[in-house]
Amino acid sequence: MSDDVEFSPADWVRDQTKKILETGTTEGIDILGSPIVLLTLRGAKTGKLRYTPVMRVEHGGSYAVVASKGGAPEHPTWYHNIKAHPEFSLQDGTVTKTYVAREVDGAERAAWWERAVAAYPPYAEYQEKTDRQIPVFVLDPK
Ligand SMILES: C[C@H](OP(=O)(O)OC[C@@H](O)[C@@H](O)[C@@H](O)Cn1c2nc(=O)[nH]c(=O)c-2cc2ccc(O)cc21)C(=O)N[C@@H](CCC(=O)N[C@@H](CCC(=O)O)C(=O)O)C(=O)O
Repeated sequence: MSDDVEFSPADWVRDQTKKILETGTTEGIDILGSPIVLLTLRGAKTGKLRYTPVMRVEHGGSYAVVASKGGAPEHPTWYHNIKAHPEFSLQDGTVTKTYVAREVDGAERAAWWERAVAAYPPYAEYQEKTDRQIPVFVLDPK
């Protein structure tokens, strides 16, 4: 019996997720012209599977996932989901693979932060907006 996967309670996020599932690809679905990828994360407390779209930041077969939440003072809830269950699937285009996430800091974080801002410039404004350091996870193929 396959786990049913929960959608975001946020309408605009749910709508983009449903479009990816209906069309079978993340192609053509974007935020301000920047592409997105679809994570399927397991809840840290409930264990439920949850669709979580994020911006696409890819380099050499690995991805960065940026827990920005628009520069809000607190991390997105899904930050805790990745910390608790770091192995999960990522869909990019029509391809879905399993990755293992690790939170990065120092020079590695700086290199990925640069790639993230290049892929989606508003990340720089989000970091200006909050004094929490926006977490960056690197996802390596399993
Ligand atoms: C509102 C809350 O959202 P959140 O997890 O804080 O995440 C907020 C947003 O970051 C999330 O909606 C992202 O998908 C928004 N988002 C991006 N968010 C980002 O932070 N970064 C991005 O790059 C990003 C890109 C993006 C692209 C397209 C799109 O449609 C959305 C995008 C939420 O979904 N809550 C659910 C799930 C809560 C949950 O995960 N519960 C866990 C427990 C977690 C815990 O331990 O506290 C569980 O089930 O166990 C609920 O209340 O039912």
